Amino acid sequence: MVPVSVGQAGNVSGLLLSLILSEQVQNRTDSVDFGPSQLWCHRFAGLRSYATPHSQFFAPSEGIMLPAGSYNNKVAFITGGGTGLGRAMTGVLSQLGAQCVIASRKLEVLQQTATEISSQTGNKVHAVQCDVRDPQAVSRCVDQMVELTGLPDVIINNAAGNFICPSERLSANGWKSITDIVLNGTAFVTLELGKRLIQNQKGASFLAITTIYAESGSGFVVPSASAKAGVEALYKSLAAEWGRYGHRFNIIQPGPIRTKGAFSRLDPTGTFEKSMIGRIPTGRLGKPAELANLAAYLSSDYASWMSGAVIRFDGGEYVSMAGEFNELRKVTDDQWKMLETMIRSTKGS
Ligand SMILES: CC/C=C\C/C=C\C/C=C\C/C=C\C=C\C(=O)SCCNC(=O)CCNC(=O)[C@H](O)C(C)(C)COP(=O)(O)OP(=O)(O)OC[C@H]1O[C@@H](n2cnc3c(N)ncnc32)[C@H](O)[C@@H]1OP(=O)(O)O
Ligand SMILES: NC(=O)C1=CN([C@@H]2O[C@H](COP(=O)(O)OP(=O)(O)OC[C@H]3O[C@@H](n4cnc5c(N)ncnc54)[C@H](OP(=O)(O)O)[C@@H]3O)[C@@H](O)[C@H]2O)C=CC1
Repeated sequence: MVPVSVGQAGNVSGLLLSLILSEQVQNRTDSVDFGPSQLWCHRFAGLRSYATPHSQFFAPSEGIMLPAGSYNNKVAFITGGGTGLGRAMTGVLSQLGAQCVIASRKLEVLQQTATEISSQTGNKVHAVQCDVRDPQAVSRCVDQMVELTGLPDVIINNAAGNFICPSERLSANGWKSITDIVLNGTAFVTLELGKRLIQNQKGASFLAITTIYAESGSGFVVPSASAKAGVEALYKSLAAEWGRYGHRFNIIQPGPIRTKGAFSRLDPTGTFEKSMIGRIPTGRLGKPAELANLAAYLSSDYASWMSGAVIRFDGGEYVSMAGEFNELRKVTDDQWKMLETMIRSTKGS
């Protein structure tokens, strides 16, 4: 046993203290540098990469995972399918043979996405304008879809709204705007389609895209956290209730995946991206194509025994933030030697 002197112990404490303090300084949110370099970084986000060296072990496979034709003769309805992750999911389902209907507020955006995907896959993508906050608009949208394609086999509730905001700055309308899109919008779409599918004795797969903080809650995105938690309760409840009608309900909780919609509202200066990647064990952001492959599997017949599942898809970020001792990743080998010596030299309590 190597005896440890008071001097060594002080040295270790000093090292750990400076480590923790430097982390606090890097991560502090009460005083953040939004200086020109940060803004420059954000404007050129496409050129920047904070991926860590160990992310090489977790290189993304962005090819389509399911066999060709897995969605032949299927109809998929995707809310928010014109942009970001919705667009990626539409692209994969369309490539696999589905006829897709994408719906959101901005018809021009939807039409452009529909044209681009259809011309790449050879399968029809229909664009239907719909504000999911309005139950009448949802009903009209479903009427239009029935005319175009018939009722869908796959429903993906992906549309969302979000912005970071201290809750003491949040207006009632700000709260309503997010919870109406996320929770009420998902409920209106699910109830409208669910009822019509039941009337027509048609089975279907419902998928909701939530977020890892639906489970933990999160400050500064409180309406989104509350609404996404509601969506999860809705889907788990209906998984139990509507299995008898041939309906499956599953949930994906993505971690950070770069999209303009999310990053421009949640990290508008690019200040937080580096520390966020630093806490992801796989050392990088997710890719839209990875999420789209998972969604395609969960919505397919290969997953016909899967219902009520909540799949966290975050490169390990959630557990990394949750574990009390996980910051010890930053302790060096030399520091561990000293710590171990100190611990082993302690006798009794
Ligand atoms: C530490 C974190 C580090 C990095 C994060 C980076 C990456 C992400 C990682 C994880 C992401 C996890 C979850 C992501 C969830 C998502 O949902 S991301 C998708 C985001 N996409 C969108 O939001 C697209 C759609 N959004 C919109 O259309 C608008 O943003 C909208 C405000 C939601 C709705 O638009 P609408 O036109 O209907 O509404 P407005 O009339 O403009 O506003 C309504 C009321 O809200 C108030 N408001 C609007 N913006 C803000 C703001 N920024 N702060 C405070 N209040 C705001 C507005 O003033 C209105 O209220 P009123 O003035 O009282 O009338
Ligand atoms: N990217 C990420 O890191 C993460 C994303 N998510 C979730 O993934 C999903 C997709 O987000 P992402 O692709 O990043 O962001 P986007 O902003 O690109 O997607 C949101 C979509 O929702 C649509 N939408 C917003 N309001 C309405 C409305 N009232 N009616 C109909 N459609 C509406 C938007 O279209 P339009 O403006 O035309 O209405 C847009 O296409 C969301 O559910 C989000 O919460 C979860 C965790 C992480």
